[in-house]
Amino acid sequence: MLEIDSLTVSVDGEVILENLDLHIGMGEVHVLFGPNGSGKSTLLKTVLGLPGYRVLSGSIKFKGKDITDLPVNERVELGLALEYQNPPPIAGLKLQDLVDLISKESGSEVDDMVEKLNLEQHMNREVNVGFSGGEVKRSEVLQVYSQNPDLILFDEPDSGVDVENVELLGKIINEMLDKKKKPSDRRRSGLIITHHGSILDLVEVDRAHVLYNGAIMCSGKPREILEEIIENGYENCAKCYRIEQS
Ligand SMILES: Nc1ncnc2c1ncn2[C@@H]1O[C@H](COP(=O)(O)OP(=O)(O)OP(=O)(O)O)[C@@H](O)[C@H]1O
Repeated sequence: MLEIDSLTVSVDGEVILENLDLHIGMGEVHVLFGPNGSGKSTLLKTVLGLPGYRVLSGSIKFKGKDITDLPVNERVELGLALEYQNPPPIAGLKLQDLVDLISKESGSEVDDMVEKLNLEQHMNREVNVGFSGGEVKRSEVLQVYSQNPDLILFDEPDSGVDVENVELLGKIINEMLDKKKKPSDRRRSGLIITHHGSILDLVEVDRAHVLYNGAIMCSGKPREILEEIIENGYENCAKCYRIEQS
């Protein structure tokens, strides 16, 4: 589904990602851990093709097609979607109108999702204007769902969200990522950035990675990676990597 090879990316002339490799198969959900400033959001924004994220070398393939140089709209048309960490307020645009504009799902399915996400009262409000942190996250998940994408990039869906809403979002993300279906029927893939292990209790994650200083340092079973980080810290992951490389 997604094949990133030897990717080096600069922002404002500074190299943020260097020689990064990441492969996500169809129906797989991966989680990305990493300390603040390690380049996690940069990676997602580069995959989506946002301006300012300059690919210096390497390639990004999505559904077998090289998208490294494609504009954002074409990547979205192909089936990519990003749930933003900190989306801006959009004054003058109602959430309902935005969802109508981007929606590829049927009206009744979107309405069901609005109800599941407890967003009925927000549909006639301007997007993110005065929304609480948790409401912003629920609105983002609705927008992503409406686009009916094949690969969803989630940038910290659980940050600033209370315990009950994390549970709600976790269940919906699991559903959106086809985790209720048997593995051979799963068609959607996901990459989730998180700082918290709680997402692993809610979403069935296949593989975890640690991004450290702009590169993937460790990959493996989600629980094992998380325990390693909690026990020994991110620096230890980097040390493992250096030993493996030498
Ligand atoms: N437009 C920019 N101009 C300059 N530096 C930038 C820009 N955007 C990102 N960076 C830098 O790139 C580095 C990686 O940022 P990024 O947001 O990808 O980190 P992150 O791993 O997602 O962090 P966090 O966990 O805190 O969200 C940071 O040092 C950041 O300051």
